[in-house]
Amino acid sequence: MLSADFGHLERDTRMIDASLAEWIHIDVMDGVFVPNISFGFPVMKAIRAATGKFMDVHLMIIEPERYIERFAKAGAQAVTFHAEAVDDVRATLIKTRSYGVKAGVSIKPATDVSVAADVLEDADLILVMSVEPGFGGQSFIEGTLDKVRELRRLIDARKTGTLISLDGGVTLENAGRLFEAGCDVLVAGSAVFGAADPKTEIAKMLEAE
Ligand SMILES: O=C(CO)[C@@H](O)[C@H](O)COP(=O)(O)O
Repeated sequence: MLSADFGHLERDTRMIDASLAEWIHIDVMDGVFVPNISFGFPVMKAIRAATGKFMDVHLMIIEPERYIERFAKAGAQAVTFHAEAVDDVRATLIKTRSYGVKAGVSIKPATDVSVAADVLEDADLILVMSVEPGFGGQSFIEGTLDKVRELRRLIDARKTGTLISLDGGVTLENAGRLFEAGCDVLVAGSAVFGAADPKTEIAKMLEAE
C-alpha cells in the first residue's frame, strides 16, 4: 500500500480488495531504521476497515518489540520485524506469535541469509528484501535470489513450513523467475499501482506462478 494514492486510500484499498491479491502489505517506517517515514496506526486502521484481505505488516522501525502487540490488536494477521533491529531474533519471533499473529522476520540485502536460516523453526515468514528498505520504486537486486534458493532448500529439508516473501522491485517481468526460485509471496508496490490496470497486473503476476 506504500504506492497507493493516500488522497484516495479507501478507493485504492477497495481496489486491492476486489483483486486476486491474497494479502495486503503495510509498510511502516519510522525515519530512524530507514530514511523515510510512512504511516502508523490511524492509516493502518483505515486500510483495515476497507478490506477483509489478510493483513501483512512490515515494520521498518527500531525497537519493534515495543509495538508488535499494538499492530496485532489493530488487525494485523502477520507482523514482520527486521532482524537488524532486534537483539534476539528468536525471542522476538516467539513473542510475536504469542500475540496470535504470524511472526515474520525480514533481512536487508546485506544481511547474511544465515540470520534467517537460524530461526526457521520459530518463523512463519521470512521477508527477503530485494531492495534497500525505505522506498518503493527501486530496482530489484539480483543477488537476493540466491538467498531465496538457499531458504527454499532449508525450509523444504527441515519441513518448517515457513513462507518466503520477497519485497522490492517485483514486476510482471520478473515474477515468474521469483516464484521459480522458491518464493511463496511476492510484494509488489509500484508495479501494481503504476499499471494501467492494477487488477489485471496482479492477475498476470499470479499466473506467472
Ligand atoms: O518495504 C518496501 C520498501 O521499503 C517495499 O514494500 C516497497 O514499497 C516495494 O515497492 P516496489 O519496489 O514494489 O515499488
